[in-house]
Amino acid sequence: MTETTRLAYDAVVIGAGGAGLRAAIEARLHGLRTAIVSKSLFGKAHTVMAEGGAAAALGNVASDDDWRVHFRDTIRGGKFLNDPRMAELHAREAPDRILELEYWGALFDRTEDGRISQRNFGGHEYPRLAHVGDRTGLEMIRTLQQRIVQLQQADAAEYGDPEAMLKVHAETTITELVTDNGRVAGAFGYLRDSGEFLLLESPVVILATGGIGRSFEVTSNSWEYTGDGHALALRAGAALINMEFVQFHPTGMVWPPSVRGILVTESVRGDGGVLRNSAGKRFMFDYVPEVFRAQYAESEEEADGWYTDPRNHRRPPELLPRDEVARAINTEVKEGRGSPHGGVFLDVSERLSAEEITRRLPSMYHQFKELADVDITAEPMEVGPTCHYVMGGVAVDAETGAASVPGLFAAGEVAGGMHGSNRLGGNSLSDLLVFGRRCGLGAAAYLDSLGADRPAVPAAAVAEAATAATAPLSRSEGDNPYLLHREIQRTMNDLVGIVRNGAEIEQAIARLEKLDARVAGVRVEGGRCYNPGWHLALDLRNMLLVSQAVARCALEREESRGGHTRDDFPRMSARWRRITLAARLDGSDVVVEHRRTPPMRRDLLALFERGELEKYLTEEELADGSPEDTDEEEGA
Ligand SMILES: Cc1cc2nc3c(=O)[nH]c(=O)nc-3n(C[C@H](O)[C@H](O)[C@H](O)COP(=O)(O)OP(=O)(O)OC[C@H]3O[C@@H](n4cnc5c(N)ncnc54)[C@H](O)[C@@H]3O)c2cc1C
Repeated sequence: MTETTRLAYDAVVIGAGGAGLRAAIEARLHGLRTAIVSKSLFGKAHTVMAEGGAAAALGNVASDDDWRVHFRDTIRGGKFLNDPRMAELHAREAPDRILELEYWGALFDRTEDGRISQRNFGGHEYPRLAHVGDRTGLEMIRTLQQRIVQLQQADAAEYGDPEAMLKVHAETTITELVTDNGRVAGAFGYLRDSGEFLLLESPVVILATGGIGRSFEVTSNSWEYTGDGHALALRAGAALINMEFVQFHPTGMVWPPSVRGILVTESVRGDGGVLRNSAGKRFMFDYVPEVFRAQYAESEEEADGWYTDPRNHRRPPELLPRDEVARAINTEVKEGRGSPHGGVFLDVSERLSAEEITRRLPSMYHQFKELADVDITAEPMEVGPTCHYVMGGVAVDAETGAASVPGLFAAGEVAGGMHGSNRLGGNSLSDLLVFGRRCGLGAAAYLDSLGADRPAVPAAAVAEAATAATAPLSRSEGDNPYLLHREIQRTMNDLVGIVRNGAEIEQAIARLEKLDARVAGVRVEGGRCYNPGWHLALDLRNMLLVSQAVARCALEREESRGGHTRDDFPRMSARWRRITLAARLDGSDVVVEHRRTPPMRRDLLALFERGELEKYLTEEELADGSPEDTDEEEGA
């Protein structure tokens, strides 16, 4: 039997991105002895890669902006499937969280009168994204880490040990959650360099593990986004909601092949970039859907006027929500009007000078120069859709981030509900801060409620987790994990990608089922000491489980909405809006339940014109004036 180091905490936060760090800070501020666990190096999380900014209705650039407008934009972007309470809390609290970050040392770009500058982004009515050039996530993580070091210095002074209250376990991967009679009791994992095992005993686990993008072949996500938190939650007994909604960002690099999928920030379009097809046509005017027609320009002249005079012009269609732009690009390429390498052209040099481009979009300038030998100050980029973000995640209580399993919490990309069927750009960074903090508070309240009645780690659980982790190393035969990974990625990309249909999703489900036994029998050579093949083998079962959840929910939802497009059910249905799909594990099978989409309070509903509500709500709901009083959930 292999040795396992055991450590005890009040709270374990899995993930060191924006959500995890903000949750850990709050937990520590409330007196919880807290561990932060990160699969990658400390400081290397998705959040670091965020370019465009964090959305918050500060009203610094457009004084008419306030939380209500932000709420409305978020609900429109999510096509009315969002948990309205989460969207409300997010819109109300985001400005305070950004100001708090500034107070902790974040150096945002400034307006001429010295306030935090805000930029335009798709789906946001006003310039709303607080940013630091196109490196906002880096500044966010730098600031949160600095705050953690500050707290550790205070602990060093008080307890003689900087890690007395807040300890970071970097390059440590959690493979199992441990429960005791249904309550969270801890987390089990391994150190990536040595392969040693670690058991973190804790009555609270906060999942902040980010997304699932590595299950798709073309993605902006980096190696660690294998859906671990989603899978850990499922296996612990929690439900995942909205898993059919996967966001394909419209603009990833398409060339050269080695960089396919790497993100081209939406700021390029926010700062004036236009999309053209191979005939030079600015094609987005042809793709403005009925629900958005009133808010978007109908001619190039009107769209161009918006950049200098937004009060008297409607927005350019390049700034439609991401799902709309991604589908439009997909259609242009499919119908033969794409660029030489299977994308379309994105040109910002038409509007901005070379000096402005290198100042406002420095990372993009270097990315294209170094990776593709394209000078974006003088020539267009070639771009196409890339799997970017998952709207689906752990079903949580809006106020506290608590999942249905006692002691389990989730925040950030791993949590579901906030973004409905489609997330607006910039809304993730602010989501991390708002709900990261709320999770820390929720965890502190839960711990108080436990008193001395803390769960204990069952003796057999550790041995079982260790045996499961070492199994791929001890087999004499089995598939290579890299080949299995490729099969999962191809299946998801080709059959459950940007445009789906029932027959293809069924094929995907059949293929994933066949992969089940092969993934369970995967074989890896070598030992536990830094062995990437072994790490991937352990990630595979998470990717497979999450892919099954995505595919099963995608098959169940017979409509098109946000990040879920079915060409056999191309329309959005008011009946389906009332249904939120929840995936659960029944034995080893993923099952899908219908839940009622949380109703919106009357005062929030009143923020929308009736004409707009008619596009989303059922006649019954409209007649009522509020969906609150409509029937309970519809049957499957
Ligand atoms: C290129 C790019 C640009 C983006 N730009 C923007 C933007 O401008 N604005 C915006 O709002 N959003 C943006 N997004 C989205 C946003 O960055 C992410 O949704 C967000 O950062 C997710 O934060 P998180 O805290 O939930 O998780 P992450 O920042 O993804 O962090 C997850 C953490 O969990 C750890 N982890 C995962 N699994 C395990 C495990 N099993 N054990 C231990 N640790 C684990 C990882 O190592 C990491 O530390 C962008 C995303 C990308 C990829």
